[in-house]
Amino acid sequence: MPNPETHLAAPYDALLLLSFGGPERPEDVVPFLENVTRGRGIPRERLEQVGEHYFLFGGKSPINDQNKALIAALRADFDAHGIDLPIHWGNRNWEPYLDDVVADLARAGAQRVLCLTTSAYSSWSSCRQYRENIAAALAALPEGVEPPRIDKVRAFYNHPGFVEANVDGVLAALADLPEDVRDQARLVFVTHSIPITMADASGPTGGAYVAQHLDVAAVVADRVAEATGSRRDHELVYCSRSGAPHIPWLEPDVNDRLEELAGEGTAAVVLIPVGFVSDHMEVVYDLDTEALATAERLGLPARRAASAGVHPDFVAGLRDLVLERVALARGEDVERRSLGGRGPSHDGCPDTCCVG
Ligand SMILES: CC1=C(CCC(=O)O)c2cc3nc(cc4[nH]c(cc5[nH]c(cc1n2)c(C)c5CCC(=O)O)c(CCC(=O)O)c4C)C(CCC(=O)O)=C3C
Ligand SMILES: [Fe+2]
Repeated sequence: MPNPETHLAAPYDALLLLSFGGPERPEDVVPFLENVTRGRGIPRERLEQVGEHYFLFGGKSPINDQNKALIAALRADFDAHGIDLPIHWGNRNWEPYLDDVVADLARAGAQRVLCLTTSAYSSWSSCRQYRENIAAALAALPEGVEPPRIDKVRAFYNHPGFVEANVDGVLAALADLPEDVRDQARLVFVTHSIPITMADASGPTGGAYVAQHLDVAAVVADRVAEATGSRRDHELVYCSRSGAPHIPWLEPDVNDRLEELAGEGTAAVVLIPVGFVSDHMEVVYDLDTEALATAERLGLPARRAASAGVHPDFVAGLRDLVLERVALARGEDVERRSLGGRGPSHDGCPDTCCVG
């Protein structure tokens, strides 16, 4: 642990990157899916399909390597700014497991840990479930080991660093489209579908998940219009629907919407995975493999914008969010940066926030 008297991120002893986790090899795929879906009522048929997505990529999800790259980029950025905060990594569904890293931190004497999740929005899946995972990891600590206090960085979907990284991704995708359709290309923002009941219950007063996505999509579309000198239509669609067929999830599905858009004579589309922070399986399978194949079949020119990943603006934005929280923990005044119409998200969630 760094010296609590002198180090620049005090009172925090460590940063914990908390993510979803993914399989590393074919033997991991079924146990990983069992971890993800335990008690969630996902039909066997859907699980077999999703297993095939992983097997198509050799049984290995890109997500773990992407998290390692993010940690390396954060380490380099922190070092360049004199921030001597150790960075640890734990996952909900695969090694390294959150429970193990929390136990290691507690045994090493960490008293206060700042947690950053690889999820930018509010909902049970993207926020509260991670908070429940943290509570469970603390509850599982062996007797006699003092539990650290773990604070979670606020939802960062509208932080300028995340926004700028997404804008750059859209600009690069537009530049890659044939010149004659570039100016008319429609901006199709994509996020993970969730059950409508979950969406309705998201955030402190409900409805936050969709409202946050619509807000950031409008900001990105404005920035792209400024940068290119042409205003393009934009909308929000969904991918990766799961669950039982009779339970309503957010729609339209990206593939269905591409059919409609092609039918309406849309010139081209850019798919923007704004709901995700890196190009993990939902992006490389659901968008690159499936949705781009749909567009191809329809003769609709389409490109997929890169997600934030390790874009330098995103990494710098995460540093800004960490320093913001450090300042708040010290009782100092600090600017809480955000773009769009909703303002910075809350730091601590009320009890009723994002209930399933
Ligand atoms: C909102 C949201 C995010 C974004 C926020 C965040 O990033 O946290 C997200 C991310 C991810 N989801 C992922 C993988 C999976 N999600 C599943 C299932 C589900 N996701 C849900 C929601 C979300 N999921 C929900 C409501 C379910 C139904 C089960 C339940 O009610 O809990 C299933 C089970 C099979 C299936 O049914 O699809 C898998 C395998 C991976 C890893 C990718 C990789 O390996 O590269 C990542 C990053
Ligand atoms: Fe998921």
